[in-house]
Amino acid sequence: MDFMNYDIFTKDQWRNFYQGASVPLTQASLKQIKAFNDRISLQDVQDIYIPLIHYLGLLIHNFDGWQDTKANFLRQESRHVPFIIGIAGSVAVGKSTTARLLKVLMNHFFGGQRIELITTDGFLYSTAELKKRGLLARKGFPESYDMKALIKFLNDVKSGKPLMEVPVYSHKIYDIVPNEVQEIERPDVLIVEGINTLQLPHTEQIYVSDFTDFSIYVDARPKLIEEWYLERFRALLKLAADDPENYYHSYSKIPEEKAVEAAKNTWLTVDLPNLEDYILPTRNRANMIIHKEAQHIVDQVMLRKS
Ligand SMILES: Nc1ncnc2c1ncn2[C@@H]1O[C@H](COP(=O)(O)OP(=O)(O)O)[C@@H](O)[C@H]1O
Ligand SMILES: CC(C)(COP(=O)(O)O)[C@@H](O)C(=O)NCCC(=O)O
Repeated sequence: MDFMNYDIFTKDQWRNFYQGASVPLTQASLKQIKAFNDRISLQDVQDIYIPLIHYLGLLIHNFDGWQDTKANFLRQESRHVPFIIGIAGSVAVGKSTTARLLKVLMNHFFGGQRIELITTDGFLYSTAELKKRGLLARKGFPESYDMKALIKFLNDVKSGKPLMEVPVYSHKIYDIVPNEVQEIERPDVLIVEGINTLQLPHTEQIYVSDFTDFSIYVDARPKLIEEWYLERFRALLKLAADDPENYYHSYSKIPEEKAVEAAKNTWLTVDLPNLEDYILPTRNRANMIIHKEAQHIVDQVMLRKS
């Protein structure tokens, strides 16, 4: 049954859980938020995301305390264990925007802590490798990710490895960027964003969610997500027009409606089935579900009871 184990809160209810205005966002940090997405609703930042940051702050505080208690019991030296937040949901639902927003807000509110963000897109096989494996049409599906490498990375983070490297994926070239890595160095909080963060891949015994301390599923109606997918595609097309290196460059040379028609076809034949068959079934494993309506406005927050 859907949402069997969740408390469901309207936006008003959720907003009222945290009214502390003692640390207001400065004009500079609001500008920073607007700079990466000028359509983001600042009202939602105030009503949804700032209470969420404070909720996370409480969780992290408890988590740190438990690490000390546990080390004490085991007569081990206490060490700082990174807190990992997973963010799941459909392609184009707004996972990376949510993740980046949380990062900006945590940097603001959790002074002095190192907040890092990675996307599991970096663990997709390269286009050449997908071709070799006959998986080009299955990009984004569970088998298109190097799950072993992703799990090893998360294990390294939790074990306190000082420096890690993550491959980088680019929507612009539609592939893993050759010879580029993202360095991750001793994070206090690591946000891991990706469609597969709540999945149980049949190839592995250990899952991403074994390493996450809190998980968020970003949710919306598939018809709306399709709109957002096509909007993002139009934005990518604009960027591609003057850039022959861009994967979408050839699309920018044909009439826009034709290009959008092709993107819609990709949504209907690849990303929507992936949502229905592999992503949506993981929703009820999340600790929190953030539900959005038109214009990405959040209308409900659901918290798993246990
Ligand atoms: N909260 C938001 N407010 C406004 N636009 C958003 C918001 N979240 C996402 N978007 C837009 O929706 C599209 C998909 O978002 P994105 O973060 O790239 O999704 P995902 O990482 O899930 O694929 C992008 O064009 C992005 O700018
Ligand atoms: C790289 C992705 C699997 C992940 O998507 P994201 O969550 O970053 O939007 C996706 O953008 C994708 O390329 N899907 C394959 C079909 C398509 O071109 O949309």
